[in-house]
Amino acid sequence: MLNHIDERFEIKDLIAREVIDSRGNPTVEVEVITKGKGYGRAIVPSGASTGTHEALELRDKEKRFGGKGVLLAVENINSIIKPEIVGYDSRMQREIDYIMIELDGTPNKSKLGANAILAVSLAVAKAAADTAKVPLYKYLGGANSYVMPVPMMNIINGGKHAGNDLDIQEFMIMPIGASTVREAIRIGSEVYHTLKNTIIEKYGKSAINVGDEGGFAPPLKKAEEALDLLMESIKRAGYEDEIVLALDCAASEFYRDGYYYIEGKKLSREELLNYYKELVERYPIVSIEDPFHEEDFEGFSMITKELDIQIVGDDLFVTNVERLKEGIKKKAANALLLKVNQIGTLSEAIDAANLAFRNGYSVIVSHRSGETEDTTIADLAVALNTGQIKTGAPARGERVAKYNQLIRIEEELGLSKYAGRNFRNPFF
Ligand SMILES: C=C(OP(=O)(O)O)C(=O)O
Ligand SMILES: [Mg+2]
Repeated sequence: MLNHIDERFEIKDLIAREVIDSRGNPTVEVEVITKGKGYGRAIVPSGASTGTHEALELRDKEKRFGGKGVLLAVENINSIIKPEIVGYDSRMQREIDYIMIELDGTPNKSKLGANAILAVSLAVAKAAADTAKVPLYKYLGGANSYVMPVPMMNIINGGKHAGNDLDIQEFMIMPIGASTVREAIRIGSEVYHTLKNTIIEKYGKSAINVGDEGGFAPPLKKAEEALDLLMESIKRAGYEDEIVLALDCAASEFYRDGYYYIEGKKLSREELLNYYKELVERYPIVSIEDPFHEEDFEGFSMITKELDIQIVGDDLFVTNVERLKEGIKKKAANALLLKVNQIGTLSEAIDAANLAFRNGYSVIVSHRSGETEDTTIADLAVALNTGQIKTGAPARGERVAKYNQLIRIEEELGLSKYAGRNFRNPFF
């Protein structure tokens, strides 16, 4: 059937409002309603350790918006985006995304706000899926979306997400030995609980407070202490053969004027590389995200060549095809962290994923440290058959919402495939 003969998909109304995220900060929510009573709602997340090259979100913390950033984004949706979008066929995702890109007219979406544009982009996709009466992952990915991603569960928080002295931001477990995502989530939760008890035994009750992504934030100083805690808890829970580890260093946060300030030391790029090498030798670390700062393509190339593990570009690539192209040319990293709000539209985010896949890079769909109950990223990970998702600890409602959505999708799919040990290439 041709698009124009089915009016049910026509966008009838669009409602924008300010709501709050998991840090209690304001963010944008959009609802889209189609003529055929299809309904889509999306809420935009927000980062703390944001990359310089990310699309710009209108946030209240920005003084120049006079404490009105999110309300300005809402206003932009109502007065500028809505009049252009209402009446459009909600299945015209790319066209709608590009109308908004043109209406904005800046390279980083700073006029309308990436948060304004993304909220509409995601809500449109959801409304179209609902009108078609197919789940979002199937609407976006089609009948052959069937790979359930390995969760990267951030169960010890540091860096900008926690009130401790750990320089490395995320210490994650990946339950690759499970046979389903449901089992992986259960295993991860068991280790999380065991870790809680281990922390109480070693550091007392006051050490079990959690960071922004739900992981514990004990008063540690060195990565080795955090990794030892993880290893002990994994062993105590009985999952030594099922779990491997991943790090997000978010190194831009501890880089200044040519040096990395980590654990009380001032390290050159080469010295930091040696520091990582030693960690990888001592612990079952299979993935390191942002090991160097966001402009250091050369550092990323070096580590990708020298360590036979997954090297992930987050602040480096910011889900931007131009930055990713540069990385591909320079053989910098071998994986893309995909965050929809770094680029600001669903179409552009999917372009980045496809560019990565076509060049042998793996893709990890990711949450932000400021999240909400919105579960779009769970559907997106399955839609794209990425094989990996990063969405925090198996605790705190905004993280759990994504894990629970994965459990539902796996059940609904019937025959699915948990990426497991093939997380970097689930088709291998
Ligand atoms: C999820 C992350 O944190 P934030 O959302 O603060 O950028 C990250 O750095 O990967
Ligand atoms: Mg990161």
